[in-house]
Order: sequence, then structure tokens, then C-alpha cells
Amino acid sequence: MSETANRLLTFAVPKGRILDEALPVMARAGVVPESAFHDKADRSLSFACEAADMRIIRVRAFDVATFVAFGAAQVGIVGSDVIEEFNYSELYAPVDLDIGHCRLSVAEPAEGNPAPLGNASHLRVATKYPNITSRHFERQGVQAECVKLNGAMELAPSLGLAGRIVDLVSTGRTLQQNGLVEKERIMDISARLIVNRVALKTDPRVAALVERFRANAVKDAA
Ligand SMILES: Nc1ncnc2c1ncn2[C@@H]1O[C@H](COP(=O)(O)OP(=O)(O)OP(=O)(O)O)[C@@H](O)[C@H]1O
Ligand SMILES: O=P(O)(O)OC[C@H]1O[C@H](OP(=O)(O)OP(=O)(O)O)[C@H](O)[C@@H]1O
Repeated sequence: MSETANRLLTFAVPKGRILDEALPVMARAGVVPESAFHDKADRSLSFACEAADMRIIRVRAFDVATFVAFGAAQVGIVGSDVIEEFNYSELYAPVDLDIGHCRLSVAEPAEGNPAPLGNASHLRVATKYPNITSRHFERQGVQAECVKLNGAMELAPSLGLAGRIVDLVSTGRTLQQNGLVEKERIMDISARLIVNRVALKTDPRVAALVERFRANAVKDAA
């Protein structure tokens, strides 16, 4: 047996809201975690799989991309927002899993007038996505100062932290309940299967896994 085949294949999944939708998709591709994975009291971060040569690690969504980009995990599932924000050259996202649909948008207070974009040479934006946000405003010829937050971005305008936010929107309820309106859609988002490019070339199990996900996916990513 080759050296790669002896090693455990590591599959990274985000611990939060994508997971419930991801588990049936993973199961159709033959990736099934041991029962302890579903035990809320279990504090393990790494779990055995039905396939003896694979393990599943449960990490934060942004960290899924980092584990896979650095080759610490070979495969993972993550939102296209995270892929776009990091822009890691080591990542390849071959399959759109058609789950975790939402959008990344610019929002501002429903009441009051933030400075119009055209006149603003400088703009402060609260976001978890500083890279996507800077690129977005650069395309409009506007320099955005991004204040990085990890959640509850919707509080920033009313507390004077930033005039606008860039955040994920699904139903729009969070914006509405916090006195904000969606002004501009930056990108549509869905969850993708990601693989480490080197692992894809060197470990045949990675390519086989991609094919199994692809066979069950509604559409392929470009
Ligand atoms: N309102 C939403 N509707 C649908 N999908 C969403 C929504 N909010 C976030 N997502 C998707 O889910 C991903 C977050 O995944 P998840 O909640 O599983 O991660 P997490 O590890 O809990 O994140 P965090 O680091 O914020 O704790 C986002 O990157 C996005 O792709
Ligand atoms: O349009 P909606 O359906 O209201 O969804 C949008 C909300 O969902 C996400 O937050 P999440 O619930 O993941 O919490 P977070 O603040 O921890 O990121 C996002 O950051 C928005 O706050």
C-alpha cells in the first residue's frame, strides 16, 4: 500500500448552521461520522467515520478553508463567501453543493442619510469580510475603511461604529429587526466542496471523493 493510502483522510466541516444541511449530502457521498459526532455533550473535535481511512474534524467556518489550504485537512465543506474572502490559491472548489444559500450585501440604516457613495472618498464599513468589502468598494472608486467584527454587525450603524455594514442576508429578518435596509447585493452564496490542490494530485482518494460528491450534486461550480 502507498504512503498516502495509509494516512487518514481528513474532512473538515463547519460546526454551525451549514452542518445540518451538509450531513445528508455527505452521507450520499459515503462520508458518515461515528455516532459521537451527534452527541451535543461530546467535546471532541475529531471523529472517526464509517470509512476506516477517514476522519471528520469540526471547526469554525473560516477555519475550514484554512485547514484545507494548508493541507492539514484534504477536503472540506464551506460557504463560497469564505472561499472568496480568503482567496487561497491552494484551494480548489470543484462542486457546488446547492445548500447554505444566502447572499452578501451592503446594508445601511432605514432612517437617516449616510453620505452618498459618489461623494464619499472614504467610507467606514463594519464587516466580517474586509477583503471582499474593500474589493467591492474599490470597483466603485471608493476607499472603504473596514472595521472587522465577528458577528452582530447589525449593531454597528445604530451605535456609531460604522455607517454601513456588509453581511450575510437570507430572509432579511435580522436587517429588518435592527432598523437596516439592504442596499446592494455583492454576491450570491452557496456551500462548496473544497479540496487541497496538492492532495488532489497526490492522493487518489481525494479525486474519488470529488467524483462521489459530483455525482450527487445538482450543479458543478465553474
Ligand atoms: N442566514 C444564513 N442563511 C444561510 N446560510 C448562511 C446564513 N448565514 C451564514 N450562512 C452560511 O453559513 C456559513 C456559516 O456557517 P456555520 O454557521 O456553519 O459556521 P460557524 O462555524 O458556526 O461560523 P462562525 O465562525 O460564525 O461561528 C457562512 O459562511 C455562510 O456560507
Ligand atoms: O437574513 P437572515 O435570515 O436574518 O439571516 C442573516 C443573519 O444570519 C447570519 O448570522 P448568524 O445567525 O449565522 O449569526 P452570527 O451573527 O453568529 O454570524 C448573518 O450574519 C445575519 O446576521
